[in-house]
Amino acid sequence: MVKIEKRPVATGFKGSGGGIVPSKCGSTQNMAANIKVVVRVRPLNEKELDLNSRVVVDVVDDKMLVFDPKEEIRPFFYQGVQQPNKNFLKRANKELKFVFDNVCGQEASNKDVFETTTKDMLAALMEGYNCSVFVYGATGAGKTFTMIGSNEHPGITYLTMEHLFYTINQFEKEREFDIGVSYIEVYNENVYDLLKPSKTPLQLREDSKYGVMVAGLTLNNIKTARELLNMLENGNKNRTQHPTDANAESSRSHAVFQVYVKMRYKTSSQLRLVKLSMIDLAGSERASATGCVGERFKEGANINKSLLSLGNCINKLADGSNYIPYRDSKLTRLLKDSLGGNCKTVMIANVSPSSVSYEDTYNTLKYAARANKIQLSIKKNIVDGDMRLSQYVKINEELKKKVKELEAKLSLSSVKNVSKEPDMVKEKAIKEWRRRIIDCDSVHASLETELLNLMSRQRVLALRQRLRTRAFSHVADLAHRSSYEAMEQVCNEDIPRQERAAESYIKQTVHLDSQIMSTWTKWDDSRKRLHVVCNQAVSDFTELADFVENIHLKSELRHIKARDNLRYKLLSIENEEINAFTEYMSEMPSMLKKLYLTLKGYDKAPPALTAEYIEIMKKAKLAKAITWSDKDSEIDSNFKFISSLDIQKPTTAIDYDKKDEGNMTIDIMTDSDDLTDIENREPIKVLKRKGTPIKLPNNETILINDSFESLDATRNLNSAKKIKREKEFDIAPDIENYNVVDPNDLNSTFVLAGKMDALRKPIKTESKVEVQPVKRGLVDRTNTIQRTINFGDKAKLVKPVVGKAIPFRRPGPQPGAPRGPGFGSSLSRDGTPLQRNVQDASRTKTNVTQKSVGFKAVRARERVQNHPYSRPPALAARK
Ligand SMILES: Nc1ncnc2c1ncn2[C@@H]1O[C@H](COP(=O)(O)OP(=O)(O)OP(=O)(O)O)[C@@H](O)[C@H]1O
Repeated sequence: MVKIEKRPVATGFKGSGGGIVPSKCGSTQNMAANIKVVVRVRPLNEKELDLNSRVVVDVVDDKMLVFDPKEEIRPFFYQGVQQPNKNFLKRANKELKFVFDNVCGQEASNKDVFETTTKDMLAALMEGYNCSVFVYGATGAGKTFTMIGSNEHPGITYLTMEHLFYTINQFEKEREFDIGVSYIEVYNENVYDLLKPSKTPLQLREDSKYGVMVAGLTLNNIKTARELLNMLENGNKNRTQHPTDANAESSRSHAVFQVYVKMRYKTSSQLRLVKLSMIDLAGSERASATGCVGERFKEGANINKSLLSLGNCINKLADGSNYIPYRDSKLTRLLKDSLGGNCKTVMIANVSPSSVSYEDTYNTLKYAARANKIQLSIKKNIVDGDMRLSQYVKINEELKKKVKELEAKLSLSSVKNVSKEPDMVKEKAIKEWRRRIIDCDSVHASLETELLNLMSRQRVLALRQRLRTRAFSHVADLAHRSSYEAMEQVCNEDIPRQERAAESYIKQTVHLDSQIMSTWTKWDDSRKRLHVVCNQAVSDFTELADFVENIHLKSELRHIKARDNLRYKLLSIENEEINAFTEYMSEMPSMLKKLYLTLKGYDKAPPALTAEYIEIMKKAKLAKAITWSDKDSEIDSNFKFISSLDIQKPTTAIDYDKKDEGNMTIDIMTDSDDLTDIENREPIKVLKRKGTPIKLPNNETILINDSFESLDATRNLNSAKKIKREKEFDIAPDIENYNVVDPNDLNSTFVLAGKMDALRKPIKTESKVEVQPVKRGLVDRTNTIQRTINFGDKAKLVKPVVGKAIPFRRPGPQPGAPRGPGFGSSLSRDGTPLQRNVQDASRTKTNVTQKSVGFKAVRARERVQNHPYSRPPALAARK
């Protein structure tokens, strides 16, 4: 390592004294010939891809690019319909053509850039020219990537040094070499040593003998390019970087890497010193792009100040001016001998191709074009109006010459390449669009499949619950019509089971709904993204319309398949159900026949029963015939929901607890105030808030305690809860009448569990004789809970509660009395209608508690006696 303490290090060499041969000088006049401008367009980064930004730099070939090329707006058809063009208000495209010494497109590697920039320069360095490379561009445009790179993609500094060592090897026989490197940064107009970090800035000195010097700078000796890599890595760690809006690792200083090559010719002992400077400039962006304020803003201002003076120096050098304002900034002072004069200079202008960096890219290209002095534009040539006429004429001639050359080149390339190269570029772009569409579609497709699966599961679950409820109602209905024991079994076993099933159904539904909700949101995002990408792709390349159409067809196919699978599944479930039901139904008529004939055998079949029997048997026969009707039956909404699979926006799960719950309509079916008038039940519509007691016309109070919420939370499916009886039961009519149950309504009645005990309590009358009360139960139709068709609507309670008080048959004969026949509800073993026994028993009791038997009971008894099935002939005779 060569360390030069206190002694300023010369950063340029003037004069030829001291045996040092000055490096060859170019003149300011032909500076333009010495400066080579290369533009590098980096690939779009992830953010730019995500934003779906437009590519505003079109690299035509290795010398020319078009900035803000014209967009071709072609009609875009989606599913056969022309979509409106979006960009009516869009500004016109600049369509500026720039020609540079070299243009490196998005695919160019650091090696490619090295080949076109510094490789050739090394020959000049060996010949004794100072050389410098500086990379210019906005933040995030790829300057550091170009200069330093990474382990996998070493930058041009490493590649240049590697080549330098290779070149030195070639010359080793005739020359001795000594290499020293320094790495400094210019931050906020101060110079710091990156290889020997210190907070104290280094001073720039200038004298007539050594030129510009940096006092106290360390020079490091290196022998291989590998050593350099570590050194650069360490140096970079000391470089001032701050994240900006535009680049998370934005370099906020100008980094200057300098290589001093001391060559001694073995034969002549002549010493020659040359210098290679590689400068990674800080970002040239506008302050607004970085979102910087405070310290960062000041930093930005200093960066811009030095870049501005660098630009001025370049301009002046290009103009052939006698005065070059190097002293305007630290950077230009430092680079004084690396810019004009005796120096070969390469400027690499880095740009992003994305419309996101439109202004920065435009400014960089203008800056680079100024350095190159050539900008070929359809609209205008940027020419400094202050130029002296002679220079203008000269430059104009040069420009014209170059334009002609380029035109010749272009026409040649248009003959040669119009069909080839642009096609290749286009092919590449189309391929890229395809890749993007496929990526988006695969995400979308997997989300769609997941969503359709969840929705199918939801529909299957709804159907199962519907069938379960129907079956349960049927069982309850049958039990209600058969025996007290069956009824009790329904109360003790079936109802709790049904409750548990309903509760579990609700839990599963809630869970499924929330899964559907979150999957739908993701699916919708992916759908929108796919739509945008497809639209963009087709508007860029109409050739992609078929490809996009194909993607949409695939999605439709997925829907159709999912719908098909769902229908198949639903059908097979229904089919199983129908099979089971058919089997059961086919046994019914023969059983009915036996019963009827038994009755008839005992001569107990009244004509009305016979007529009804004949009617039912006719229906049974008809039921066997197949109806070939293709008339659309009215499909109920629930069925529609179950069998459809259209993706619509779900709400946030089922909304069980919304404000309308307080105003839900509840049908309360109850007796009129005359309990005997049980056949004339009218549904009463009440608008009640959950939990509000409802006073029934018969002076009973019931509490409606039913809602999805309570189902879910308290496992309290039972709804009408009797909280208060204002008076003990009267001895109600001791009758049986099941006509209150509509046998056609499968959602019909069942007796609430838990109500039986209260209703069965013996009633103490004034005479202290216990009277067996009539069993009554509140009849509930909570099983009519339905969901509405629309997946998007909130679940509604449809007829959530139907409570009605109905008289209930007593369990069996009185103690001591002969046991009943054990089947059916109204016949004793010998075929005598049970009513007769009951009536007899009640008559006995009536004798004891004649006074306590109310008028209602009397009327009810009369009704029973008048009932066609229950009037025993003996009684009729007595009458
Ligand atoms: N040609 C390229 N190929 C691949 N990635 C690139 C290329 N150019 C730049 N990048 C990536 O872009 C990002 C920004 O690049 P870089 O840091 O070099 O920008 P910069 O111009 O030096 O920014 P700043 O001035 O803020 O320091 C980095 O992650 C880099 O890896």
